[in-house]
Amino acid sequence: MTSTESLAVDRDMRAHSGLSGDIVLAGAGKDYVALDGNVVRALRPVSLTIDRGSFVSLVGRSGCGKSTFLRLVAGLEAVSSGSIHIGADRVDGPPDSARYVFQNYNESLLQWRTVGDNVRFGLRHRHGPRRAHSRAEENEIINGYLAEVGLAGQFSRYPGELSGGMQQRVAIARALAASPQVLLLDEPFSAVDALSRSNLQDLLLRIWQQHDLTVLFVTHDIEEALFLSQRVIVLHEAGAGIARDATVDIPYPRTQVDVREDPRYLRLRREVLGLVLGSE
Ligand SMILES: Nc1ncnc2c1ncn2[C@@H]1O[C@H](COP(=O)(O)OP(=O)(O)OP(=O)(O)O)[C@@H](O)[C@H]1O
Repeated sequence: MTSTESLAVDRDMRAHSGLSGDIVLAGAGKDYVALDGNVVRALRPVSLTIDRGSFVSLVGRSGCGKSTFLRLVAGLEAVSSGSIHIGADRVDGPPDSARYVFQNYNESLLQWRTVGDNVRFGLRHRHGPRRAHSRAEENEIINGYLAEVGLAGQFSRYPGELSGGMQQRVAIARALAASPQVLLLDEPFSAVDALSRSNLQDLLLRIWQQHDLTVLFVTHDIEEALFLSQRVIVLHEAGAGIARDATVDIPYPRTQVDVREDPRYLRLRREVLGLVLGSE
């Protein structure tokens, strides 16, 4: 076998063994036992692959299981059936390769720590107990992440002194500092005003591409999902699984104005909106 053939075989084996970094859900489902003892089906078992480096959104009515889906991938909840792998690793707790950005930045940021120290938290997570950098080096790296999310010069402020959009930028910088392969975001921009929201969407697209991330994004907002994603997964109501798995075939870079006038966007918007409203 020539070295080119060996490389091709190796690539093929990696692709099929999940080593490529894809997220693979195999019959992954979740039932909760409610306080009254009744079983709540939060997510019917689903099987799908999310390609390494792709941007995928989950949409659907309230209670359809979007957050549950994300929390299962994040290892924050255990599956009731099936399995989830990120690359070769089975998810059975929060994996080092994934970071989670919550809707409630108030709760997820350490309010008593400065912006810089919040990001330091992510950086130290990356290196574990062994400190890889001096404090001065850490500060330099942290300032780099802050500049990247548009927060240059904000190192010494406290989260409570910042707007909601700025706090969510801190949460994103902290996630990036942990050098993840996968970024999981649950309604991250729903609590910020419309203009900050579009700026954050543009920022997220830049970060996704520059850091070669796989992004899994939960939102109520179909337009936001279509603007950002390569693929939009629509969930049926009441945890009944996947209603539609749509490819958003619009090239990047995308701009807010152009995408919203694109016939492919308008067609999908109509279809997805119909599906979500129709499940009433
Ligand atoms: N810890 C829990 N115990 C019992 N039931 C739960 C628990 N967490 C979620 N559920 C139920 O599972 C179902 C799916 O919830 P989930 O939060 O995943 O939906 P969602 O689509 O993210 O909703 P929303 O858009 O309102 O956030 C709901 O019926 C919810 O009440």
